[in-house]
Amino acid sequence: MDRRLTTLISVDDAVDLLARTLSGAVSLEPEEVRVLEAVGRIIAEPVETEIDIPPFNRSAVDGYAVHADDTVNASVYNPVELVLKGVLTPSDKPPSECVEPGEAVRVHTGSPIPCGADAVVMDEDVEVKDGSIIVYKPVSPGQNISRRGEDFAKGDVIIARGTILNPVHIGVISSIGVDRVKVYRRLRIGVLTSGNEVCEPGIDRDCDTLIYNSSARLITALLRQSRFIDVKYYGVFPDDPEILSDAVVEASMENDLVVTTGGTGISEGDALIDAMLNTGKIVFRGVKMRPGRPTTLSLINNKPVLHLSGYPVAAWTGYEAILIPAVRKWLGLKGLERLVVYARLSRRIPNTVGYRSYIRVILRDAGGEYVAEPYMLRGSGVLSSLLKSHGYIVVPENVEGVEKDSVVPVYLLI
Ligand SMILES: Nc1nc2c(c(=O)[nH]1)N[C@H]1C(S)=C(S)[C@@H](COP(=O)(O)OP(=O)(O)OC[C@H]3O[C@@H](n4cnc5c(N)ncnc54)[C@H](O)[C@@H]3O)O[C@H]1N2
Ligand code: MOO
Repeated sequence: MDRRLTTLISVDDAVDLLARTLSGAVSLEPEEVRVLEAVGRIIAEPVETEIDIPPFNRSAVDGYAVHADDTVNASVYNPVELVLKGVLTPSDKPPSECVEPGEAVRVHTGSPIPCGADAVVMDEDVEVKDGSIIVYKPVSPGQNISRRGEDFAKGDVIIARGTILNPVHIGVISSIGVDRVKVYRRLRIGVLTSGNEVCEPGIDRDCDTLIYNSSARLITALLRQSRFIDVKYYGVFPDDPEILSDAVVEASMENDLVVTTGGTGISEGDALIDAMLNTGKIVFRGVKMRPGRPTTLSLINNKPVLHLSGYPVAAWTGYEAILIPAVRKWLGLKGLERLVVYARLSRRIPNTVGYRSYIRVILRDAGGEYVAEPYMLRGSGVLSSLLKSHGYIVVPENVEGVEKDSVVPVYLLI
């Protein structure tokens, strides 16, 4: 293997190889955490409920539990009188004595429904009169009752393994009375960039090149959005194979995966690949995608090192098209999918057959449909193209282009 880009592989193969490399190199042991600390983490085993939710038939409103049959003809002109037989609050157990026809029991929102009753008349449709109620409106069987187990039934798997827990999951797990869950330990990713000309904002005071590190910081920030990842940021290193080898070795010892940006090109200044050729092993060199063609995977100390382009948009594409799909595949993740909308293309997008292209688009609402305006067909270094676009489309490798007016899926970035 040399540093030239002569053996490019498909995006799917790159995702597969990274997923397999991660699976061979990294073991994410489960750990137990409190549910409130688990948001954003990956659940390591399915969560099953041992109780029905709601745990009993309960009133959905403040009112009176009755036999629905008794109220069939109730109206303002033909009120129905029922005998009031006591009160049940949400903390009461349902009494053994059942409600008989002609009777009603006062219930609050959340109170258990006593046996015999099959509906609840709301307060608003009732008048109370010495020991009885006057009902002005009929209720049908089941009305205003939340049935036992209608939310979750005992034995249901309510959360599948691999789910990235969002706040709703936290609520759902809490609703079944569980406070400790097994989640995978955080994935540790180290990020660094190479480039003699690249300055670190805030650290390199005299940056005469005016090339500030955006790529590695963009990738760091993207990864930090995921709470199941611990990101360690190492900053900028010069294009020196020895210094770079040392930096990547150190990062690989402290992390499960190292992500680098820059130095993936083929010139003699691109020292990172030389460093990997000297110290590690190249798994793949180059991917048939645009942007991000020189994306490379190597192994150092048996740890995967993903090399993304120095151009920020190409680095972003490597994250979006390879890194995240590979992590999802490896861990069987549920979550992190982009929302898709369909839009009509405002103009033709050309493509080189064999390459999968990721094209940023601006969406316009054209009254009942979206129109997607491709934004910058080229321009891996133009970060404003990511700033301004609402999403991207993926042009498959087997086509020479996508015609104007085609309706295409747009993966939303907002
Ligand atoms: N003859 C060829 N030249 C190039 C090819 C090719 O196939 N043949 N591939 C092109 C492609 S595609 C890409 S992408 C780039 C890959 O370049 P590198 O990954 O080596 O990136 P650098 O050369 O280090 O930098 C490219 C560009 O981005 C600036 N840069 C670098 N790091 C950062 C950073 N952390 N933050 C912001 N900007 C950064 C750097 O100054 C350069 O301007 O190669 C093409 N060439
Ligand atoms: O494909 Mo490069 O990645 O031009 O930007």
